[in-house]
Amino acid sequence: MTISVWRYSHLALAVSSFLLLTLAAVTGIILAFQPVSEKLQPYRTDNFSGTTLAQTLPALRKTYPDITEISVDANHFVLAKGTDADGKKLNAYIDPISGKIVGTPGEKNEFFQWVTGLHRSLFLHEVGRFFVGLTAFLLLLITVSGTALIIQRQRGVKRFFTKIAQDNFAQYYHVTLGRLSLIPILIIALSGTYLSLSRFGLINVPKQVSPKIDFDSIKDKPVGKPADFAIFKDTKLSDVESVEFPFSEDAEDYYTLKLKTREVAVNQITGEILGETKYPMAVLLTNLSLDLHTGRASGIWAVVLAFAAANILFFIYSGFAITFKRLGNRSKNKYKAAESEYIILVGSENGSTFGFARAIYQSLIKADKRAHITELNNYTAFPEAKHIIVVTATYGLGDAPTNAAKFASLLNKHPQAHDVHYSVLGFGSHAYPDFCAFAYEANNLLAHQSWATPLIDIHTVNDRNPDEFALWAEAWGQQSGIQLSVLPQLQSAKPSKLVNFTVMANTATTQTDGTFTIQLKPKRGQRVTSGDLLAIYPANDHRERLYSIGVVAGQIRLSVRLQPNGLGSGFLHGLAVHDVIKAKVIDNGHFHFPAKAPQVIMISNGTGIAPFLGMLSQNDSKTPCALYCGFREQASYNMYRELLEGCAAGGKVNSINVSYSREGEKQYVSDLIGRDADAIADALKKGAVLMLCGSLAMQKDVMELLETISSEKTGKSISYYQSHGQVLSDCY
Ligand SMILES: Cc1cc2nc3c(=O)[nH]c(=O)nc-3n(C[C@H](O)[C@H](O)[C@H](O)COP(=O)(O)O)c2cc1C
Repeated sequence: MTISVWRYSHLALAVSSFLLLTLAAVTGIILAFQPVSEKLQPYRTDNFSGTTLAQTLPALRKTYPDITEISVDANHFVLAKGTDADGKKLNAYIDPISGKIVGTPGEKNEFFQWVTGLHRSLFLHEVGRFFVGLTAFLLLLITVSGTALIIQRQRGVKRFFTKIAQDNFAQYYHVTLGRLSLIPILIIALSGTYLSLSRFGLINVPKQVSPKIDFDSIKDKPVGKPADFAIFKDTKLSDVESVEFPFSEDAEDYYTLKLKTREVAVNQITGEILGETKYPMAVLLTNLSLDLHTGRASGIWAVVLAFAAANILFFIYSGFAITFKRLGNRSKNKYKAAESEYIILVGSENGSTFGFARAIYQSLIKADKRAHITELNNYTAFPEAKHIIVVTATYGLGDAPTNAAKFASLLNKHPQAHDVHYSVLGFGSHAYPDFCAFAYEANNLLAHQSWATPLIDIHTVNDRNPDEFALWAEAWGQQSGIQLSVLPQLQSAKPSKLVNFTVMANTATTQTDGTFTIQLKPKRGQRVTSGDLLAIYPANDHRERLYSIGVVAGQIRLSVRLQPNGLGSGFLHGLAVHDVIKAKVIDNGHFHFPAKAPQVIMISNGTGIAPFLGMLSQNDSKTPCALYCGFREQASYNMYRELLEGCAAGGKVNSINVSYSREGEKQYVSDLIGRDADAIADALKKGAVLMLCGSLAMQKDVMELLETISSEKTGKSISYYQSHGQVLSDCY
């Protein structure tokens, strides 16, 4: 919620000021070159930095007896005024020690003067100055709201400068450059605001008053040498704004030193300080603001200001690009929600998820389906709905995007009046610890609705990977019978990168539940890990069928249930030893054996045991593993018994728990989980990883049970463990 308050403020401020801000930034960049170009003039002498008034004033007075004043500008050029030795007017840049003339002040550059006028007042006098001041203040607010957004995005002040997760170009650089130029922009905004406030008298800047001199007590003894006066020795030229020389040699005439912080009157004969006034804070702040806002005091700072002003222009561009992308992704619908059979509900903060969801929507419309796409926050009762597809990103600390924040409460408020299939597709990034947490939460919430039946298991897409998206589309299409052409280039193309696999064994038995195992030898060099998927193309067209892989003794082992008229299972069933098939291995990284888990609990039913057979047989590091597997009857388990008992003997699996649903006690795997609830909750608390593979029905049962176990015994929802990678699932 707070993210949207900051975001809307940031946007509203930017929209209301972007025209003036553009003008101020462009003129600001140009003006930053003024101090740089001035500093390039050869009027600054090498000996400036260490020079004190004791070194310069007596020397100058000797060279120019009628000198009246020297002033030091922001470029450290020393300008002398008065009359020279020949009685001519003196108005020149000089070397402060030798008095040598190094240049004469020229006319101010007209172009810079014109740009300065535009920058300060838009040539509109006081009205213009007011708007420019207001723009500086708005920039200050934009900077503050932008900082709050970065803090939220980075999850805390401490992580402010940690790595930024890669996003689209505009977004990534909006944040990256925002962090980089935050301080200079803050300084520009603050100093600009301050200068405007003082200009309009809203900050009281008192007139500078010269020190009061008691002329009656002015002494003319002891006579000292100006080069030995303490005040001259202690004052560096770089601290001086100007020095007025005494008008005559009388003791009543004195030096007036206008320094950066005070004004001092000095007796020209004794060197005594006759009077002193400190400048008020408001004057010092005005000078500091001028130094900081114009860059006049330092060429390097002037370049930093130019960089910051250029960044402001980039922020205006990238900010609008982000906003248009967000707005542009809101879809128009052909059918109303109330008349649609397919409801696509989207959770998206920055719009990219909308792009994917719209591809699904358009695909359904093309297939002549009545489909409707809207935000998750618009969830309500959908009288005609047959399918609800939730497509959502995750934000914040595993939270819902803003347009999905109300989904949980709306879901309870508006139960559907009839059965509806649902499926959830999560978009997220492994750069965040709570990967796709909100999608998991949405999936669990839906699973608890009596009217909701899962069509396929939840899928996640990391960093908008199109292949992972296509995988979901394929799975959804298979179950719904509607071919989704979400990625035409992927779908229409003939399957590519297929390689040969040789059939080494096929048990194509007459098991009563129709399951059989098939072993395939991959070509040398083929990378494959238990938990990956084997994609086969039985009809040599786009139709793809996926099977979970277990790697046992270097061979791929698939467990398959023969389906009546099953395209894939029928094809595999008919294979003979030595046959060669073309297929490809799809990396399914989210379902690999966890490398670092203190314990792994594997839960499967039926052919879902396939990846676990491989994982256990490869568990050479002997990570503690418990297997819970369910079958219809003992005969099905017997196919794996030898292998599993070998694993147990080798210490690769610590417990094997088998349930049979049609024999003996007629148990499901969830009954075994319920029996061991305490041990499972304990393991979760200690960081164990639960892996589920098998049917969606089993998954629904087990997840419901795990939710109860987890919230009652660990005090955390199961979605917490899901989003922390402690519950991995690959169900179909
Ligand atoms: C500030 C921020 C926080 C995010 N937090 C998470 C997170 O906790 N978990 C996750 O899986 N992805 C997270 N993401 C990644 C987004 O969910 C992902 O980039 C998604 O594709 C963005 O979709 P959208 O453009 O529709 O908003 C985050 C992204 C951002 C910018």
